[in-house]
Amino acid sequence: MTQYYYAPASTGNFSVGFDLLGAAFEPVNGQLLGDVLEIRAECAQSHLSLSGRYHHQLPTDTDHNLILRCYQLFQQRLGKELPGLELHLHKELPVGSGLGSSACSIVVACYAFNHYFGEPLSKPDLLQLMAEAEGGVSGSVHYDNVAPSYLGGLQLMLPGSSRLSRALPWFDHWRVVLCYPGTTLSTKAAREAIPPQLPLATCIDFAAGLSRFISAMYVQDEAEALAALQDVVAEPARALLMPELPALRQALTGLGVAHLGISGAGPTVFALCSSEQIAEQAAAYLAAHYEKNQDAMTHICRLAPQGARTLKDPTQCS
Ligand SMILES: Nc1ncnc2c1ncn2[C@@H]1O[C@H](COP(=O)(O)OP(=O)(O)OP(=O)(O)O)[C@@H](O)[C@H]1O
Ligand SMILES: N[C@@H](CCO)C(=O)O
Repeated sequence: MTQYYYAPASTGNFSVGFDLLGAAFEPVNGQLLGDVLEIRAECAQSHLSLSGRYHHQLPTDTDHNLILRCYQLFQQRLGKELPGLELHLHKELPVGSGLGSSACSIVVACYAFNHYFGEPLSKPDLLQLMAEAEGGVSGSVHYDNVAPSYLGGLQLMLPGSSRLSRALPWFDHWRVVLCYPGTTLSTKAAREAIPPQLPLATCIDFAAGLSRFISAMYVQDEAEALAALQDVVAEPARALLMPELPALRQALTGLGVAHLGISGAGPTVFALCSSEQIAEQAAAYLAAHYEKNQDAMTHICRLAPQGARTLKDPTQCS
């Protein structure tokens, strides 16, 4: 019987935690915003077919698709050969968008294989495998998309700890408008824009912003958390890749939006809003002024408390 698996979109960095903070999101209207993988049957040789709004952005040769790459990595990690699988991917996240598209496919694939074969890998081992697979795409291992997409919520990475990451408190009334303009930015190229070394003063500002944000989230001081949201690492370096940002920020601030940041490596932006009403205005503004072609999309989201999972109602996928 076909099994359906889902993993949500994610925003890496969240302005104050370059490579260390990431959040999973879901549209408030109940739509799915993430990739769905079907395991249809076992067969002699693994085979992948594609559908979904953004499948045209993927390599036509499915041997280069991350889903099949993850199946190889999963078998290598187990140290044994597994049966071939007939797989189908519903690609619902645009590639090179800043919504953690490659991470989403990696997470749904690794989660699905582990579930299908009776959970041979522990949660931390699976997360590590996901991060390594993501590192193969972006040029360096970072967990800020795979961890929230796998585990859900707002996740703080804990490098060096066996926990790998920890879910932080959130504000339930916060809404996040995600607007993807329909154009592409390669994560690898956006990472290369960031200088390999930063001045000490920037390092201190970065640590201060992240500490201020995390402590404010724990004590639920909303004004302090919002005031802390300033990107001193990625945004200054990536500003040239996203020249519209200052004008968008000015207009959205006028509408009452609390913060506008780059989602992951861009070009998607996220507008953090303290009410549904402001989020609706922000979504209308971004759809009118930042969407550039028919691939573009804008969603009003809340935090997705659950990450990767089996899907009970497959009629939800396109
Ligand atoms: N299933 C898949 N999903 C996404 N990308 C894939 C997949 N299979 C192969 N790829 C390739 O992986 C690369 C992903 O590039 P990149 O890391 O820039 O995008 P991304 O992960 O979608 O970006 P972001 O995290 O900013 O959304 C592309 O070259 C794409 O063709
Ligand atoms: N932290 C990563 C996320 C990529 O989606 C970056 O900004 O490069």
